[in-house]
Amino acid sequence: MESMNLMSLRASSTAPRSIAGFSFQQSLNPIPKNSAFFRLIPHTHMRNQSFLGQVSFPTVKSQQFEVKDGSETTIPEGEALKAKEWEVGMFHNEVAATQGIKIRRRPPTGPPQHYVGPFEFRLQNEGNTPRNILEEIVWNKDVEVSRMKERKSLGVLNSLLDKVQPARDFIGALKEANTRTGFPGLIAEVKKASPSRGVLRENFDPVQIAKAYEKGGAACLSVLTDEKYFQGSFENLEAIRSSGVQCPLLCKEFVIDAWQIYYARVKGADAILLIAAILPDLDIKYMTKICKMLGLTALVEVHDEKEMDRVLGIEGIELIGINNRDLGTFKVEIANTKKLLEGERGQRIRDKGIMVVGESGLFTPADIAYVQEAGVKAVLVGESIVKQDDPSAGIAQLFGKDISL
Ligand SMILES: O=P(O)(O)OC[C@@H](O)[C@@H](O)c1c[nH]c2ccccc12
Repeated sequence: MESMNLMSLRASSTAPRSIAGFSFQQSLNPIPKNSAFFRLIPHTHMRNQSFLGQVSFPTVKSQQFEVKDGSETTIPEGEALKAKEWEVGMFHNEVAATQGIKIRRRPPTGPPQHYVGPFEFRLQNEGNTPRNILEEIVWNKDVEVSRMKERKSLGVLNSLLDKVQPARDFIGALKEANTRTGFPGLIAEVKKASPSRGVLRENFDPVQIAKAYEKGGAACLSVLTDEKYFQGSFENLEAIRSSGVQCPLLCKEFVIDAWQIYYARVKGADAILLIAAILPDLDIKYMTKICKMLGLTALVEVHDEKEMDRVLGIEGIELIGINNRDLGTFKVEIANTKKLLEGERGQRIRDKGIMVVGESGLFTPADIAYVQEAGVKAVLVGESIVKQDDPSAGIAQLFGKDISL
C-alpha cells in the first residue's frame, strides 16, 4: 500500500471530492451516506487502480481541511464550481472534459513500453497512449511525482518550509520594471532545451545565465525544472536561489499535484506555473489558495479563449500568462496574445486588475512592441535570449535598448 500523508487532512462526508492532488470518493460500500468513510485515491491512480484501503476520518461538523499546521480553510458550500465534482462517479478526466480540457491523466495501465510511430498515426481514442506531447509530459510527470512523494512526504516538506528563505514579490518586481523601463517587465527563462526546439544552448551554466539575465535588466527569472523534456532541474533552481541573484524565481513545472507546489517552495521558488490546459477549475482554485498560503505567486497559463474564460471565472487570480505556443502541437503565433486581450474579455481582465504576461515566440523589438500594444505588462522569453553567447546583450537586442539602467 502506497504511503500517504493523512496527518494534515481532515474531511467530513460533505468534503470536496478533489483537493490538493487527492480525490475523495464516497464509499460505494453499504455505508450510510452521511458517515465519514471515504476511499482516498490519488489523482495519479484513477479508476480501476489499487484502492489504497478504506480510510476513515473522524467526523467533523463543518467542511474543512488543513493543509498546513495552524492554517485552516473552511470551504463555503453551494458553489457551482464544486458541485460537478461532488457527483458520485465523477473522476478527473470526466470533470476535465466537461471544462473542455483535452489532456487526460495517465490511465492505470500506463502507456505501452514501446511506441509505434509518431503521434499523428496513433488512434485518437487509444486509451493508453498519450495523444500529444503535452499529454505525454503529464503522464510522465504523474509517475515522477508519485516516486518523489514516496521519498519526501508532504509532512516532511511542511516541516522544511520554515527553514527556507521567504518568497519574494514576483508581481511587484514586474511592476517595478515596467514603470522603470516603460517596457513590459521581463521574465527571462533559464532554458536548456525543449521538445520543440531541441537543445538551445550547449554550454549551459544556469547560475552564469541567471546572473547575466539579472545584469541585463530582467525583472524576474523562470527556471525550468522538468528534466526529461526540458533538461532542467530543481538543482538549477536551488543553485540560482543560493547564488545571490535577487530576481524572484518562477518554478517552470508541469504541476498536476499540490505536493509539487510545496516542493517548489522548499527548493526556493517565489512563483509557480499552473497550466489551465492540464488543470480543472477546482484544482486551479485550490492550488492558487495553497500558493497564497505559502507566499508563492501563481502564474496561471492559458492558450485560448476557452481557457482564459475559465480562469477569469476563478477568484483570486492575479497573474495570467498567455502562451503563444500551443503545447500540444508546438505551433507559435504571437497574435494569440492580442486575440485573447481584445474586446470585452480584455476589459474584464483590466477591471479585475489582473497582470498579463505574453509568453513564447518573442524575438525582436517589434514582437515586444506588438504584445505591449495588445496590453501585456510583462513578457516571458526563453529561446531568443538564452541562445546568445552573452544573454545580457541578448536582452538589449530583444528590446532594442539597454533596459538595465
Ligand atoms: O523559448 P520561448 O519561445 O521564448 O518561450 C519561453 C516560455 O514561454 C516557454 O518556455 C513556455 C511557456 N509556457 C510553458 C510551459 C511549459 C514549458 C515551457 C513553457
